[in-house]
Amino acid sequence: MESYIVFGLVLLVVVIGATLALVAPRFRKPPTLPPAQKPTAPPVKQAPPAPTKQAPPVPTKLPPKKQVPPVVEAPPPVVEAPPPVVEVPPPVETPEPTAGRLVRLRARLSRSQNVFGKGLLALLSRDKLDDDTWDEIEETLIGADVGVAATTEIVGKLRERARVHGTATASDLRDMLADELVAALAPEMDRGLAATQRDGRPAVLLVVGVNGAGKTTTCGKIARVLVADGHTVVMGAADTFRAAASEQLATWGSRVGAEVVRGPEGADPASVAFDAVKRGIEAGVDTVLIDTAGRLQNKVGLMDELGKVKRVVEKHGPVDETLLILDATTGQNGLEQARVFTEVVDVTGVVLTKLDGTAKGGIVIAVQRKLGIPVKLVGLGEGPDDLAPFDARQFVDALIGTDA
Ligand SMILES: Nc1nc2c(ncn2[C@@H]2O[C@H](COP(=O)(O)OP(=O)(O)OP(=O)(O)O)[C@@H](O)[C@H]2O)c(=O)[nH]1
Repeated sequence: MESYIVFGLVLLVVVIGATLALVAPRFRKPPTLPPAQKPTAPPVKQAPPAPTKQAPPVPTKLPPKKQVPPVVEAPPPVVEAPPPVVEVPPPVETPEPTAGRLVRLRARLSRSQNVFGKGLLALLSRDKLDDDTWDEIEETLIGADVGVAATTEIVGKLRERARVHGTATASDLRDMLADELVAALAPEMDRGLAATQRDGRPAVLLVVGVNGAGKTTTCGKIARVLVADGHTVVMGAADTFRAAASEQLATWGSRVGAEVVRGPEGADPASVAFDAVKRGIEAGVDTVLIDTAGRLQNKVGLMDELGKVKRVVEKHGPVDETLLILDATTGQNGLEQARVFTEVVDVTGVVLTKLDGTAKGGIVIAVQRKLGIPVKLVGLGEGPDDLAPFDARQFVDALIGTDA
């Protein structure tokens, strides 16, 4: 019996033990894991890149918005092209006739008129022409750049005539003075320009002078004088020293329909001059007018350049006229420059510019006497036709007035 009880107890214990063994785990606390192994932080196994699996081939029929259009470069904005620039040549002008220009421009001599017309005539109108008055007359003429020698001669003759006349009125004296001034201007000198063809070849005119004298401007004005007188003209821009000079000449030429032969800046002046004459011959014009450079520091340089221009041009034939441009406002100093030019080239005529800007109109007399070369044209302003053929009588009348 006892053994049954023991057996029963043992069985009971076994059953209980087994039951506990089965049930206990359910109530057991979950094991505490070390933080790193917290289940919350699952090993950061890179989340598999979203469907790394090859994306299925894009169905060819994708909705149009998803299709990436090929990058097409946007065309540049349409800029409206400016209308083509059409160079309209300036209308060809008709220069004013040359006859009567000096008379028309006589008022431009107003500064010199004050000296001659007012100053001298006031002196000659004095009741008594004594030595002091004659001295004053002399001083006035010298002050007007007539030059000492010419003044002495003019006053000497006038004084003698007044003495012989005995009772000369102011009007008589004014006429006598006019005569003496005209005589001093050597009215017999030929002042015509050699501007017509010779042996079927154009006349060649060289224009020389220092820069600033108004050389290029005067060259343009001479072309107008020639055109006004019915000549056809080609100009050569052989002043290649100053870039603007050839541009300036081209403008003058285009205004009167005269062709201008130019070379590149700094070109050999002689070659431009040669080409101009060649062109003039081809075109069959009456005159070829050549502007030369004057910015030469010494006589040797001047000789070299002008000498070469002349030599090269003369391969076509002789130069017919060499005009020296002189600034009237430079007075006696200008005469020194002038002399250098006459030693270098055979100057056949003088153009006296800027007579409107001086009270010393007597320079015309001094120039002619000192150089023995006629003044052929005078510049009386900046206008294109403010260049007049010189005439001794008209000039003197303009200076001292024709009325008593
Ligand atoms: N008042 C007046 N001005 C003149 C006359 N002739 C020329 N001029 C002026 O003188 C200035 C110089 O003229 P340019 O022809 O450029 O002189 P230039 O320096 O001898 O010419 P380049 O030798 O080419 O340099 C210009 O402003 C002309 O308008 C004139 O008779 N009267």
